[in-house]
Amino acid sequence: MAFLNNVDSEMDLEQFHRIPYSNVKSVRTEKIEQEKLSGVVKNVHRKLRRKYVEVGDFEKIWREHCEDELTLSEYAVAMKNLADNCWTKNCEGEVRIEWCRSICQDYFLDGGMKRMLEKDEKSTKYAFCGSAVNAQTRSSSRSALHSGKIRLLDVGSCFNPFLKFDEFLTVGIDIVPAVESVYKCDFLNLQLQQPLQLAPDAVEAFLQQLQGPIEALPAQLFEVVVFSLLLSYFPSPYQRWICCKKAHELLNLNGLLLIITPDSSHQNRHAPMMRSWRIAVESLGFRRYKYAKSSHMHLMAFRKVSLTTTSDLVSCNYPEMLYIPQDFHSPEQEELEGVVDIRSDLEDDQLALGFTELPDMPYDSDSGDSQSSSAPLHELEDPVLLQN
Ligand SMILES: C[S@@+](CC[C@H](N)C(=O)[O-])C[C@H]1O[C@@H](n2cnc3c(N)ncnc32)[C@H](O)[C@@H]1O
Repeated sequence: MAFLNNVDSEMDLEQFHRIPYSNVKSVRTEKIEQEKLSGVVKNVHRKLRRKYVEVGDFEKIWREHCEDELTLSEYAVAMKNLADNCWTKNCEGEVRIEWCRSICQDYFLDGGMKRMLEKDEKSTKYAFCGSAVNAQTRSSSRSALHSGKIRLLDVGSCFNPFLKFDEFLTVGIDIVPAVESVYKCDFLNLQLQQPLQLAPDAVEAFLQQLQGPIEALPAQLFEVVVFSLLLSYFPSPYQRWICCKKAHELLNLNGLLLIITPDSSHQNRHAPMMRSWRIAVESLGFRRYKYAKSSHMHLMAFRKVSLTTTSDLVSCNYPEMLYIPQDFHSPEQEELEGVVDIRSDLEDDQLALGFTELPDMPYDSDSGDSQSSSAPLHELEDPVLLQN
């Protein structure tokens, strides 16, 4: 969790002098506490990655991980404490939640979806895509007005950060819920059922009477699926891929998948990695809608634009494209992580370049999504918009 790595970095001197002397001690105590909590979280991620390297069989290590209740509950307590006591004070925790909220408000309530569908309609009109696509886009564009609550599934919800917003009907799931309102559920092993053929208010009623643990859910049930700091939890790119594929099935057409992944480095350091993620996610039937980079995270929104996925998924090696820098760390490097930054920018970029030999796709000149990426940047801490 790169954004947690930063807690031990030196505080800006000017910032430090602005703190009243009597508060200096409590700032230090808070930092120590934050370091301790982030240590618990990082250790769980490292342990999983180490086991994956040693054993190789991610299903086996995942089963064992989910049975290790002590480790899991320590993790949940640490995450909840960070959220309640550390992030609320420095706003770091709220950035990602507020970003998701504003993207959804813009898309579902302030005409964003309608604008995108009209744009799709215009571009398909001039392309040789066949009348079926045109008809689908036209009818979606006409019915793009939203009524009722936005149905949101928060995967790896931990402490249910979206529950407080009235515009959402939130379903939070986690392998170890940190609060009662989150349902116990292992998303990797969630079974998918036939879609419900019900009116929206009956779907809402269905969601309101859910009970945990959740082992199965109907397909096309949600309008938003959130993966906030979820994908980097997994030691294998294939597990990240399974999650994205499940999200695609759980979303209805034109729904949004919001992915937030930690990265404290400067905006371009992992640009090849983010391009690689984009290609992998889009191959599932999504199209990127927004992208932003804050000091500690990449924030991405994808629209589900197709009910089907690209046919030749395996030979294009899409799952491997969902890599993170830690996938390439040796066990010794993992031990050192947090003590020193063991991999240089250059080394990271060289590794990432191995993944840039990707299928030829016109990503820099797509349907104009980058232009529409006027994300609510004022809500981001030190945000940088990448126009790629
Ligand atoms: C780093 S925490 C992020 C918590 C919260 N989403 C946030 O943004 O602060 C990752 C969470 O994902 C949960 N998680 C990991 N694998 C999961 C799975 N297969 N199904 C459901 N939750 C999972 C973990 O238990 C943990 O609470």
